[in-house]
Amino acid sequence: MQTSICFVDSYKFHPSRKITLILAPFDGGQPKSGVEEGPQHLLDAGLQSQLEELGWTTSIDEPLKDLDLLGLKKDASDVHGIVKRPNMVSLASQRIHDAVKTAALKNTLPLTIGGDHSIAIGTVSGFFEAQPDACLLWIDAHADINTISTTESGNLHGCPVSFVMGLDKESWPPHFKWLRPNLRADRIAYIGLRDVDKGEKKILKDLGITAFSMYHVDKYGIGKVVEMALKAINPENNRPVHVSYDVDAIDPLFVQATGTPVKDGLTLREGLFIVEEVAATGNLAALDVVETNPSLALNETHVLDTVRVGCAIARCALGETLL
Ligand SMILES: NC(=[NH2+])NCCC[C@H](N)C(=O)O
Ligand SMILES: [Mn+2]
Ligand SMILES: [Mn+2]
Repeated sequence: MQTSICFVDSYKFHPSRKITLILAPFDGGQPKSGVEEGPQHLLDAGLQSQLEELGWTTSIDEPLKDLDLLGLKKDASDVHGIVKRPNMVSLASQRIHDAVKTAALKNTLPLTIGGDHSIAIGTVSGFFEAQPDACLLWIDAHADINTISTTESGNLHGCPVSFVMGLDKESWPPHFKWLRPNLRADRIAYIGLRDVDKGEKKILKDLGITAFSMYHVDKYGIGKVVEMALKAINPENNRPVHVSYDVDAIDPLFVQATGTPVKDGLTLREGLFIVEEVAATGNLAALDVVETNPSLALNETHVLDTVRVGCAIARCALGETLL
């Protein structure tokens, strides 16, 4: 059978097709090293030229370049109660915040490559400062909405959503004074959830946040789920959409090299379909691809598989659609 590539030709918020590729080689939000190598692996796999082939002009920003991440990681005093590395996470996310905001204000689409998901404290707050009307689609096995009071692990990659929403602000480590929460509960929807902590479930319920777990994907099918998710956060189809994509949303069968894999996830096609569908609305305006950790793979094939999935998520979001 003949296959051809068709291009989604209208990105409403980015008609001139410019991307700022923001590299966030950061591992301070969780305990497993290696996730900071994610961005380099995606670049080595040809991400930048793949995006250019889709008609995007790309430039690279490295906002963490001047940070002594290794030094910060060694600082044993960087704790706040049970919370690990608040200083390191705050410093990095503030720089990422600035980079994403600047990229968006220059009318380029910020594509941030992680790194662990704590960097979304910066990507979401930065993007929403530039685009206050935006909405957020969080693709993940986890809700990442633990607060300083509910987190059991103390890992900040499990907390970014609570920070950008300003939950439990009274308990924040002082380092986050710079952060102005700007995400409302009716502007976020989740897809792919299957490992949500007890405290997180209560928050989702109390705030009435739109959340589709794997149960809903099985029940309604991925097409209907994406439709319902977008309808909830973008009813008039006129808001810029930020997609924050944790690769562990996809089943470990396809994505092995990630820090907190959870079985029974999205198939690869379901995972790619989500971003294809957002691309088709023309509203995609910011994207994060996070939590690829090449050093957790059992073999080289697993590394390549995971890195390829990361690149495919970006390509599908940015207009590659297989017919
Ligand atoms: N971005 C992630 N992979 N997050 C995993 C979070 C796991 C757990 N809920 C925690 O708070 O520690
Ligand atoms: Mn996750
Ligand atoms: Mn996550």
